[in-house]
Amino acid sequence: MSFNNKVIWVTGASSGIGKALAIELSNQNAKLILSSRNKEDLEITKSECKIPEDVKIITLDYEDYTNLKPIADEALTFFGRIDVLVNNGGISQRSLVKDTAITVDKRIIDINYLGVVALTKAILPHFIENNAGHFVTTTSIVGKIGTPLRSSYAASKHALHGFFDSLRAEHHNDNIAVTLVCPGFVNTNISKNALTGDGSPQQKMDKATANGIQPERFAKLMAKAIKNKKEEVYIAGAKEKLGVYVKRFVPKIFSVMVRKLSVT
Ligand SMILES: NC(=O)c1ccc[n+]([C@@H]2O[C@H](COP(=O)([O-])OP(=O)(O)OC[C@H]3O[C@@H](n4cnc5c(N)ncnc54)[C@H](O)[C@@H]3O)[C@@H](O)[C@H]2O)c1
Repeated sequence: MSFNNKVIWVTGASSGIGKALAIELSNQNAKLILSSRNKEDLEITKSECKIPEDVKIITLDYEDYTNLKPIADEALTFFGRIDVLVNNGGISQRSLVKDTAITVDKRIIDINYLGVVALTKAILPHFIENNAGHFVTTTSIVGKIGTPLRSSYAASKHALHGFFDSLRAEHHNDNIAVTLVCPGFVNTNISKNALTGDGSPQQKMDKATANGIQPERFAKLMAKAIKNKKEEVYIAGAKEKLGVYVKRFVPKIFSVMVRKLSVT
């Protein structure tokens, strides 16, 4: 698959992975629809794209998941079709289970899971009608394993795997593809924006995040995975990938490994 003239809707496009992916896809001649909550930041991403005239902007808030259908309907009018929906926007967590208010757990699930599900359902009839379409979702390595300080974040990302594996099976005959992209540490603002137990952002760059893959490099690898219609891909450092395979094949050893990770 080439991105030439494909219409790709990328959420979370105002920063980090989504912004880098938008620029990468635009360099590969895709037509883009960019979303996140902040119009000004999206305008900056648009201005850095190869052909800004081929980029449309529409704001959305995943947390307001019951109101995403009219936004999707409007997005469909921009180019008359959508070929790929990249559900990338999301929020992380840095708090122990015992310190996390249930309202914070709910907020993370609403944004990372229900918001993504709602936007997917809003576009699904269009893909079915066209007998073509591609859902790409940014989950996480913690969509495959659970680590300290990320209980609801890990749960939200695990939930996405269950949802999209089912959707892939249901719509295989409609020529609808699903790609689940699982990042390890990527050097973005994710840890600064991560919610603490009382719902306030951590406002701190974690060392592992700062040392993570650069978003531009990540975006190139993600674009390749999308192009190849990979079902599931881990774009991560060796240690994070190892965690996934140890959990899969020797889960008891993973349990011992993961409890050694810092809980502060
Ligand atoms: N950076 C990492 O180390 C890492 C690791 C694993 C997974 N991820 C995932 O990658 C994706 C992108 O994150 P990032 O690293 O670029 O971080 P980031 O904080 O730079 O970007 C997050 C994006 O999501 C958007 N967003 C947040 N809440 C939203 C909401 N309620 N509605 C709509 N958009 C919202 C933000 O505006 C921003 O554009 C997320 O899904 C995140 O969980 C990141």
